[in-house]
Amino acid sequence: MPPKRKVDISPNAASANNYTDSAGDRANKRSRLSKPITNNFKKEVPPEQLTANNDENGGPAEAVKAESNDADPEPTFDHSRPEERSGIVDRRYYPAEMSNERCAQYNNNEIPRPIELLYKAIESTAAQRKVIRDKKEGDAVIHWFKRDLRIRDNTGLSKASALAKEMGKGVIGVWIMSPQDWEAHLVSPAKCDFELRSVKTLKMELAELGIPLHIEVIEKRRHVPKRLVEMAKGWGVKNVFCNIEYEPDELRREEKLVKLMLEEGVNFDPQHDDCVVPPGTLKTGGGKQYAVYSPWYRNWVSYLHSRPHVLDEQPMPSQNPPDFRQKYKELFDAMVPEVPESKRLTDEDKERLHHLYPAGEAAALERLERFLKEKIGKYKDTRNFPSKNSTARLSVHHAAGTLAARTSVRLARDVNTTKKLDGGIQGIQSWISEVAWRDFYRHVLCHWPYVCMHKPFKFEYTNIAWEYSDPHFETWKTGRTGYPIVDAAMRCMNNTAYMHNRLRMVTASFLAKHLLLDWRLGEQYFMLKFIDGDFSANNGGWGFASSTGVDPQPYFRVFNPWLQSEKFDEEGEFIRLWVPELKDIEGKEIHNPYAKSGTKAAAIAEKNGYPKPIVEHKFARERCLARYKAGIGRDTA
Ligand SMILES: Cc1cc2nc3c(=O)[nH]c(=O)nc-3n(C[C@H](O)[C@H](O)[C@H](O)COP(=O)(O)OP(=O)(O)OC[C@H]3O[C@@H](n4cnc5c(N)ncnc54)[C@H](O)[C@@H]3O)c2cc1C
Repeated sequence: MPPKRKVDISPNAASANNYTDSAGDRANKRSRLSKPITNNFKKEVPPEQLTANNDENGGPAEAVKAESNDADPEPTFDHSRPEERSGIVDRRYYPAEMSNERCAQYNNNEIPRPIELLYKAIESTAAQRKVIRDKKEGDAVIHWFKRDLRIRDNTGLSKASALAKEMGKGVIGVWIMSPQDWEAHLVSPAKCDFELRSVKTLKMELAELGIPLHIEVIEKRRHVPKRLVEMAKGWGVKNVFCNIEYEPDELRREEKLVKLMLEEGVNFDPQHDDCVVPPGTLKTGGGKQYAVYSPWYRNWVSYLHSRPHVLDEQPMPSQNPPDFRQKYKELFDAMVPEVPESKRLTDEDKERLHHLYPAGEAAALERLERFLKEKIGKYKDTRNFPSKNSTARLSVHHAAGTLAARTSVRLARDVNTTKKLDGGIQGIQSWISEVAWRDFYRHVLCHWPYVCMHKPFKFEYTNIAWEYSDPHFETWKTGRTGYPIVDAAMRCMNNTAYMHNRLRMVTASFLAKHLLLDWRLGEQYFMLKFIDGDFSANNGGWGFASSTGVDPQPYFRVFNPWLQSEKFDEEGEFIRLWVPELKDIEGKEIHNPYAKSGTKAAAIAEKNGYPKPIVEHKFARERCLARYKAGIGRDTA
């Protein structure tokens, strides 16, 4: 039977087949992006009013929700706020920075967290949704792919397929690209490109199972829920599955969808899948959320040892019924769209990144298997040395969901001599504990959602007087600080869209503590560059390095970039690779070529135009300690 009501794939529905911005849209977007930030906003409001209007859930501000027509409301802007002047808080998409009182209300459980609102929506509708599910009605079941671009070990897809099989029907996959979402979430061009390549392979692999992947471009993210409801109704679908994303915007969207779909008689069924252990599961002895990694990790391990089924592979989806291909022919024909203009890579970058990061789940599994065979044994001893190429380089796959963290942990456990997460081979234990950090930061995000709203976990650190010097920020971004290890790392990232973990810590610490720049500028820049950009991991890393986050290094510990360099790039191999101006310097002097004037190292560096350090280490350290101390001491309410 054909779909009950044909889904609109006309130009107005902005389908994948015809994705183009209108000339007007393009001009509009370009002018918005190219204007100096202070020109972007017209209406000014006093800071008190902005604070009072803060959207407690981090979703669009009230004005956005109140809009009845389709036009974007004029964003408000407060010039007196440095975080708005510098573009950290983009008022096109977000409300003003939240007040500390509001953060404290979250901490005191006085306002509901987005994840709690979703759970409430799921629980309060459970009985009605079960009735719909048990009726086993509808022409198909939808699985909405988001950050889970794979077929294997995919909870939502697996459940959608099982239900479809019971019904004697098939699964329709849906993938939505929202250019506005990519802008608001600072998704890098490298990551956009990787996702689209992964969608291409996903589409082909699904087609082998007779499952179509409907692809649609929806410019404005607030239109997504309504459009999904239309799709379900159009295809005569009564059950829609997806896996949960844990950022506030996404949790609120899913909460809305549970209710919206139910109004139309559809069961929307979001699943835990992205974390190995679902957020909120692990509590301290006092029933609280952990804010320190080590005890959390011990609990994570014992939880999984006592419930080994949590790590089991989710069943593969079944083959769709034979008549599905004919019935939904137009869905099989959907094209993968082009990347929006603002997120496009140059041909040269594309070629390089395609070579470095083959996309799709087959590539992810191959890489994981090779890592488990060849490298994991030595991981504990080698993981901190950037030039050893000893880590898994799987973060890109974990971030896009071409590989489930659960799969990584299970397969690593299975090659351990103990067949457990602890004991046995040290490299394996150590690697599993790194993958667990990913879960930890997601658990933190769910419990303290304001970390996703431009606030530090330690919100009492808000009053540190950060710098906003453009020239300093520019030298950091382009790798011209005069600190070779920092510059090598930044240039590596600019070229490969990836940076080794040790260097992420060193460069982040340098920005926040040596340059005293607002750490959120760096957080933003990393997201705009990384192919593995992941909000919670990135935010967690920046919180650690700037000492404003959960389980951070204490603020008075300031990495000495030269010592870090000597320890983790002893021979200077990594520096030589990325800072060619210094490649002829022999021995340890490469770490700090201007340490003494008149040396051969200084002469080489100078001759090749390598800059002198932009800040002096001792001065920077003392300034940092004084500034943090003063900021923490200030009234923070
Ligand atoms: C300032 C800063 C920013 C960061 N930004 C990101 C980011 O945007 N995206 C991202 O995936 N990771 C981020 N990390 C964490 C970490 O640096 C990368 O996950 C890691 O370098 C990826 O390389 P790999 O796959 O070879 O890791 P491996 O060492 O092989 O680790 C295995 C997996 O564990 C996970 N993982 C490892 N370390 C961490 C960690 N500290 N936090 C969370 N997950 C971890 C990753 O999924 C990784 O693929 C950041 C760290 C810092 C200090």
